[in-house]
Amino acid sequence: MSQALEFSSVSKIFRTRGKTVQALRDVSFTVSEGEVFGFVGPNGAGKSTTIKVMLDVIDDYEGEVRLYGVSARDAASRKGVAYVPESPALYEQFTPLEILRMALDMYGIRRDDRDAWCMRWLERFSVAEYAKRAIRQLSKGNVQRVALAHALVVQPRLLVLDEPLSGLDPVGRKDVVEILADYKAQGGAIFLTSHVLHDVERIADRFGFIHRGQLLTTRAPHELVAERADRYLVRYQGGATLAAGAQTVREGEFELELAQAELPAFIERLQQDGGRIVTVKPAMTLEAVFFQVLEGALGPGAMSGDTSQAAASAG
Ligand SMILES: Nc1ncnc2c1ncn2[C@@H]1O[C@H](COP(=O)(O)OP(=O)(O)OP(=O)(O)O)[C@@H](O)[C@H]1O
Repeated sequence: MSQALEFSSVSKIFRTRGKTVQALRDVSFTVSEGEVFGFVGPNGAGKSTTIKVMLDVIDDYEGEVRLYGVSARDAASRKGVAYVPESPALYEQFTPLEILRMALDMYGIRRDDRDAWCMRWLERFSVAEYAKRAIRQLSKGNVQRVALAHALVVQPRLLVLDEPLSGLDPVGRKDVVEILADYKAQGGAIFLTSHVLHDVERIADRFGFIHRGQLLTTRAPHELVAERADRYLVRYQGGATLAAGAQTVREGEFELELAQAELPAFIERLQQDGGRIVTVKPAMTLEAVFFQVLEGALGPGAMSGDTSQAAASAG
């Protein structure tokens, strides 16, 4: 599979008023076509700097960044790349329909069904009813939806999203997760940042944990959890009498935490008793693993207090 995005040993130091901040330290990762890569880290970890480097907003860095094999320093690398910032600033006086038309013009995309195509994307993001109202009359969440429609209307090959779900209500989050999954299924690549592990877990195939400019790990969420899990949550039906310590989930269905070594014997006894397994999943949450990874890399207490790079370089 060819690489949509490739960071090789990227380092970036900001120097302002005699103060030095290392925003990125030797960061390397790749994102393949058809892959969703989630970039997670606390405030000041280096997420925005990573996006700025990939979009060539920052160009004085060390290392190499390539988009579809072309250096990020070359404007041609951004062909077919769409970006949605965390708080998108769309022209307030224009309407969503005009904004989507402008996106097509900007990307040099001509379509006979231009307005129908734009309306289709506004419909997908549930903002078609506002198609002809000025942006300034829309709520923050609806502006966010228009911005996402504006990015997808051009059918980008790489989509760069800064906190894509942050301003959305639960229905909006679910809609966007589904739309992004469709886009990915069609071969699109996504690089997205988030503070919220649960969101990343829902969308991303793999994710990177960044902290103080350092990429601590890149893994699939389930891999990371499974690697560290030696205890499992077993949900089962029937056979209630055989499991001390089981919690009732609903009538006839129970949940029990077991060590990995205890699993085979439990399953055998359950089957003998006429019960059946519903699910088996690691008892460890992604969030717990996240803190383990950080503490493992940086030592206990690394997550307490100010986690910004400025604090790190001052300390
Ligand atoms: N223009 C700049 N000049 C000086 N320091 C900067 C500049 N931009 C970012 N930094 C510093 O670089 C580090 C990384 O910042 P960055 O904005 O990339 O973090 P982030 O992960 O996006 O944070 P957040 O989640 O809060 O948006 C921080 O310590 C920040 O203060």
